Amino acid sequence: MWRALAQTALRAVDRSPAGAGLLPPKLAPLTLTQQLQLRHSSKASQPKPQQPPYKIASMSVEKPKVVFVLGGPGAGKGTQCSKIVDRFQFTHLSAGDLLREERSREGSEFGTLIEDYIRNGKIVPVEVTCSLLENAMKASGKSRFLIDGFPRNQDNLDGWNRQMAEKVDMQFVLFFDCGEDVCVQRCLGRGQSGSGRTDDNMESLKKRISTYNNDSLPIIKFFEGAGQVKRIDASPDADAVFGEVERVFLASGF
Ligand SMILES: Nc1ncnc2c1ncn2[C@@H]1O[C@H](COP(=O)(O)OP(=O)(O)OP(=O)(O)O)[C@@H](O)[C@H]1O
Ligand SMILES: Nc1ccn([C@@H]2O[C@H](COP(=O)(O)O)[C@@H](O)[C@H]2O)c(=O)n1
Repeated sequence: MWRALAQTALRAVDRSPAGAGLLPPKLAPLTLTQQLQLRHSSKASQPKPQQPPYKIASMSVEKPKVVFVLGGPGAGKGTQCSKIVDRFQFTHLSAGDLLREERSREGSEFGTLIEDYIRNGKIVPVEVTCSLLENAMKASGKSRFLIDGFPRNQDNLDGWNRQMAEKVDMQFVLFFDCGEDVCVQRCLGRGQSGSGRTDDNMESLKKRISTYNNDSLPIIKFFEGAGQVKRIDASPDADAVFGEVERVFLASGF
């Protein structure tokens, strides 16, 4: 299964235009295939991950700025990200949107796998998601990113640290804190208004919430312990929530 995933991964996700990259493509430390092979080969024979053969710190260009946006399903991450884009000129990259796009892309060999993960509220292996994110960052040519819905579990965080952490300047984690009942009502409301999402239903939501509690909250707590979390009460109406968001971004120099 993983071998098949590895063999198709390059074709599916290495589609960013040359030249727009965060790094020169020839210097990319490991291909996606190599990353997958490394992770899924036996521990004993697994070589140490290679370090990039260059020093980012010595480059004169500024690293792209990244804000991670986390919170429960339906907490309002996407809604607030649109407002932040308008007000602070960030580029919004939703991991969920990128996965849905890849799922629907004609010829994608990840379609069935991604659909299964999404419907069951599970987190897609990071090699796929992180490469979609990196490619979208490269393709945008921009330098301020809201990365929405990522990192969602330890695998996401580890993969990001391997592939991306050195290439960007992570600013903070914007955490939309919202009670479970409110989140459920928002997602069900979104489904009833025709979102077309295969996971805006009670059966998927139970699984998504369980994944959030078991896998995502520990990541938020980890960042909190590192003093990197800006917590926002996401239960008021969207404009009131944005008032708080705006305050955080202004205070952070944006
Ligand atoms: N503050 C708010 N008050 C009431 N409804 C809201 C608020 N914020 C968002 N909504 C509505 O709740 C639903 C979910 O919002 P949104 O898509 O922004 O959440 P999300 O956190 O990105 O969700 P997911 O993680 O499932 O993608 C949408 O229908 C949106 O219009
Ligand atoms: N890092 C991620 C983010 C999302 N997913 C999958 O997509 C589903 C929908 O995500 P939203 O952020 O749009 O709610 C989510 O439940 C996961 O199945 C993922 O695997 N990894």
